[in-house]
Amino acid sequence: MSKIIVRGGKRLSGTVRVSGAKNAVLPILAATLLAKDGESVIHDVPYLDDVMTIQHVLSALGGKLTYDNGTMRISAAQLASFEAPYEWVRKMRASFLVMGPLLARLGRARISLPGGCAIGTRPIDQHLKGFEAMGAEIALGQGFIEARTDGKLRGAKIYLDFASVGATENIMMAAVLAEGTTTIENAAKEPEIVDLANYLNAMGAIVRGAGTGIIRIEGVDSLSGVAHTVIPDRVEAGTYMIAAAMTGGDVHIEGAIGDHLAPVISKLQEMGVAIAETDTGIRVTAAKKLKSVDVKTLPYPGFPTDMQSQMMALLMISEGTSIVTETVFENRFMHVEEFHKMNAHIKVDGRTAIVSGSAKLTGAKVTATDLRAGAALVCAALCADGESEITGIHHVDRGYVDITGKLAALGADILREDDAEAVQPLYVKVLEGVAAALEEAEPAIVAVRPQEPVKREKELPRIKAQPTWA
Ligand SMILES: CC(=O)N[C@H]1[C@@H](OP(=O)(O)OP(=O)(O)OC[C@H]2O[C@@H](n3ccc(=O)[nH]c3=O)[C@H](O)[C@@H]2O)O[C@H](CO)[C@@H](O)[C@@H]1O
Ligand SMILES: C=C(OP(=O)(O)O)C(=O)O
Repeated sequence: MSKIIVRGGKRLSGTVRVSGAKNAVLPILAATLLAKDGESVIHDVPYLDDVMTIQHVLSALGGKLTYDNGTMRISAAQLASFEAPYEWVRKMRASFLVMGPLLARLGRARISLPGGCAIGTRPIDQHLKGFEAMGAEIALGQGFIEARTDGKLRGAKIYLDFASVGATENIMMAAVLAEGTTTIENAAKEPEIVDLANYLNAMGAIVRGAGTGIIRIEGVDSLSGVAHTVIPDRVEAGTYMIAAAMTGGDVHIEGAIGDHLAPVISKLQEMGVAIAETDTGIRVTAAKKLKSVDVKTLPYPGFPTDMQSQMMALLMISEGTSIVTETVFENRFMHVEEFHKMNAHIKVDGRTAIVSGSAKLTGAKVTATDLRAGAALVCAALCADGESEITGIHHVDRGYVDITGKLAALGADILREDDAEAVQPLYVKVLEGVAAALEEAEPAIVAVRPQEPVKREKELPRIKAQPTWA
C-alpha cells in the first residue's frame, strides 16, 4: 500500500510552484472534442491521475493524443465513438463532462452513470435538465445515460437550481455548436468556468458573461483546435498557504493568483497570517499563534469547499473555537475522524463542525478518505509531534502533482513509499503506450512523467507595497 510518511515539526520556507489547475484542465480537455479541425495544444497540463483518466476517455472516443513535459496535443477531427467507457468514467466524475461536447459534435452520447463519491451523492439532474431544454432526449438504463438529438441542439434559456460548476460547463460546451442563443441563469462563477470560456472563445465560440451569474452563448457552425495555457491551481496554492501557516513558515507560492484566492486570503489574514502579493505569486508568512475564525463554504466567490478540510486542519491548532459550515456537499467531514486520531477536538453536527483550537497534534496512522482530506492530513502531520503515516493516497494523486517532492523542497521531513503493486502498473501503462504508438505509427497515448521544476530560493522575492486584492 502506498503511503506518505511525515515527521512533523519542520518550519517550511522557500518557493513552491503551483501546477495547472485540475478543475480547469478537465473541462478544457473535454472541450477539445469540439474541434472539427486543427490540433488543440494545451499547456501546463498537470501530471495527475485525473488527467490520465480523461486522456483515456478522449482516446476511447477517437481522439489522438500525446502528452509530453506538461503539454498535451489532441486531434479530435475523427471521432470514433459516442460512448465513454465505464472503466474510466467510474474512476472520475468529471468524465461526465464529455457529454456536452459529444452531443454537440455527434448528436449522441452514451456515458455510464458517474457514481456518487464519498463527499456526497452528487446528482447530475442539472446537466440533464440543460440538455433536455436544448432538445436532447435522455434515456437511462443499465447504468448508462444516453442522450440524443435529431439534428442540432437548439439554444434555450436554462435556470440552474444550484450554481453547479459541472452543469454550467457541460451546458456551455453543448451550447457552443447549438442553433441560436443559450442563456444559463444562476451559472457558476468559478475561475475555471472563465478559463473554459476563454478556451472556447479562442476556438471560435461566442460565450459572454462567464464569471457572472448569467452566461450567454451564441451557437456557431464549427470550432477549431487552438493553443491554450491552463490557469494555476487555486486549491493547490491554497493548500500550500495552509501548510506554510501550520508550520509558522515563510513560503512564496509562485503562480498563485490573489483574485482567485480572495476568500482564503481574507480568512487567513483574519487569523493573523501575513499575506502579500509579489510580482510572481503570493508570499505567506505566519507567526506561531493564530486566532480561530468561522468558515462557511459557498460557491465562488465564497469560501471553496475544496479548501474546507485544509482550513479545518489549521483551525485545530489556532487559539479559540471555530465553527465550520459545509453548505456545498452533504458529507464532507470524513476527515474529522482521522483528525481525532491526531488528537484534534472537533464535534460534528450535521453540516456544522465545532473545532476547539490549541490542539497539540500527535503523529498517527491515518487514511485519506478523499482528495482534499488527504491534503489536509498531510498539512496536519507537518506540525504534529512525531511521525504520521498517511494511506489512501491514490486520492491525493488525483489532484496534487508531487506533493511530497514540493513539500520536501520547502524543508518538510516527508517521503512517499510506493509498493511494487502501485509502481508496476505505471511502468506497464507507459510501456503499453509506447508500444501502441510504435505499432500504429499514429500518436497514441504516450505519457512522460514531467519533472516540475521545484525551486528552493534562499532569498524570497520582495513584496509589493499593496496587495492587489486589498
Ligand atoms: C472537476 C471539478 O471541477 N470538480 C469541482 C466541481 O465539482 P462538481 O462540478 O461536481 O460540483 P457542482 O458544483 O456540480 O456540485 C455542487 C453541488 O451541487 C449539487 N448538484 C450538482 C449538479 C447537479 O446536476 N445537481 C446537483 O444537485 C451537487 O450534489 C453538490 O452538492 O465543483 C465542486 C464545487 O465547487 C468542487 O468541489 C469540485 O472540486
Ligand atoms: C471534489 C473534488 O474533485 P472532483 O469533483 O473531481 O471529485 C476536488 O477537487 O476537491
